[in-house]
Amino acid sequence: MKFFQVKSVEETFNLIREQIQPITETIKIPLYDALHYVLAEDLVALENVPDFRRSTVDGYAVKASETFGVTESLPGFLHLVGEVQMGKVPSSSLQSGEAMYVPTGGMLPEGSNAVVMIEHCEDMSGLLNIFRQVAPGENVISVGEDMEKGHILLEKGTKLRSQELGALASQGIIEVSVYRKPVIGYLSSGDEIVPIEAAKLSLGEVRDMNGMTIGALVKGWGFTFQYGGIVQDSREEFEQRAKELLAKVDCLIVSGGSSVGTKDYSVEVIQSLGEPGVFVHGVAIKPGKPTILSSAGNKPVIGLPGHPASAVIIFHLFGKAILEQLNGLPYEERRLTFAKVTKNIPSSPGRTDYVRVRLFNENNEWHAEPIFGKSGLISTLVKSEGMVEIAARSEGVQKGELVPVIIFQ
Ligand SMILES: Nc1nc2c(c(=O)[nH]1)N[C@H]1C(S)=C(S)[C@@H](COP(=O)(O)OP(=O)(O)OC[C@H]3O[C@@H](n4cnc5c(N)ncnc54)[C@H](O)[C@@H]3O)O[C@H]1N2
Ligand code: MOO
Repeated sequence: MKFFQVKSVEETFNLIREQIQPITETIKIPLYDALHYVLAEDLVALENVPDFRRSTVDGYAVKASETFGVTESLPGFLHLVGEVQMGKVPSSSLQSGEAMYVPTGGMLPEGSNAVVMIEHCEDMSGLLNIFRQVAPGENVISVGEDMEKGHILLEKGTKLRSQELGALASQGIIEVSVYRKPVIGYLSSGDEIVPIEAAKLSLGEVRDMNGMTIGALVKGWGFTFQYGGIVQDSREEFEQRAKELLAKVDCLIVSGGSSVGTKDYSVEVIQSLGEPGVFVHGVAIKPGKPTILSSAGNKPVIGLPGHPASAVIIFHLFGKAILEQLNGLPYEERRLTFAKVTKNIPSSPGRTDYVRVRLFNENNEWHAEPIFGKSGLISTLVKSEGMVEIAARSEGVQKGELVPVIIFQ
C-alpha cells in the first residue's frame, strides 16, 4: 500500500525557502521593457526631485508670516506682482507685502515660503484680499522632498511595478540591470487529456484546462511560459518529454498523475530528473494533497494535482512562492483583503483548508461567500475571487467572522 508522507503548509513554505535557489544571471534592459523585472542593483537618486520648490495648488505665493491671523471677516491685503509661468523661473523675487500668482506645479519665487489657494483670495484690481492664513511650507513640495540626490532610490531585489518605473523615469534612468526572468515549462499528463483545439471529444476525454489556467497565471505574474503539450500515461514517454523540456527552461511544471494510482508516474518521473530531487510529496491541505515539489539540479519542478481547481489553488500558493523565489524575491503573500464570511465554514483539524470565496460589497463592508464544490470543478473558481485559509489547528470559521482572503490574480 502507498501512503503520502504529508508535510504541513508551513513546513512546505519553509522547504521552498530552503531549497529554491534564485537565478543570479543579470541583464540590462530599457526601462520601457522593465515592468515586473526584479532589480539586480541598488539605484541611487542622481537628482533631487523636484529640483525646485513647487506649488501643489493654483494660488498665490506669499510669505506665510504675512498671512498669520487673517480670517474671512478680517482679511489680509497683499500687492499682486505678476504671475509665474509654468516651466519657467519666476521673473522676480517676492518682497514684503507682495503675492505672486503661481499655477499647480509652478516654481515658487525666492522670498516666498507658502501658497494660498485661489479659493481663499480675491483679486481686487491688483490688491489681493486673503481670507485664510497658511503655515510655512503649506501647499509647497520642497527641493528633494520626493527623492533626495545621493539617497538610495530603490534597493536591489525590488520588483519593478508601475510606480517604481515612474520614479526611475523622473530621474532620467532609462536602462536598468535586472535578474533574467525565469522561463517556465509546462506539461499536462493523462491518457484522457486532449488539446483544447479538439473539435469533438470521445467519451472519457477532457480538454487540457490546466495548460490554460497555469499558463495564464505564469504570464499574468510576469514570467515566460513555454507550453510543452500533453504526455500519455507512459513512464518512458513522460520521462523523456519532461527531460527534454526541463533542459530548455528554468522551472518545470507537470499536472496530473501526482496521486498514488497505478498510472500516477509524476513522482517517479520528477525524481528521475535530477538531484537533490523530491522534497515534498503530499501536503496536509485541501484541496491539493498529492502536490509534489522537487529540485532537479537547481531547477524547481512542481507536480500539480490534476483536478483543475486543485491545480490552480496549489499553484497560487506554492507555485507563486517558488517562481518569485527563483526570480530573486523573498516570497510573502501580499494579495490579501479582509472580508466577513457569510456562512459557517467547517473544517477538519490537522489539515489547512483553502475555501474558494466570492467577494461582494454590501453596506460598505466586504463579504466572502464560500463557494463549496469538488476540486474537479473549474466552475467553482469561475465564481470565486479568492480563497480563505482555514488553519490546520482550526475547526472552521463562524458566519460573520472577519477573515483574510487571498485574492486570485
Ligand atoms: N486513492 C487515492 N486517490 C486519490 C487521492 C488519494 O489521496 N488517494 N487523492 C485525490 C486527490 S485529492 C486529487 S487532487 C487527485 C489528484 O490526482 P492526480 O494528480 O494523479 O491527477 P489525475 O488523476 O491525473 O487527474 C485527476 C482529475 O483531473 C483531471 N485532469 C488532469 N489533468 C487535467 C488537465 N490538464 N485538464 C483538465 N483536467 C485534468 C483528470 O481527468 C481527472 O479527472 O487524486 C485523487 N485521488
Ligand atoms: O486534494 Mo484534491 O485536490 O482535493 O481533489
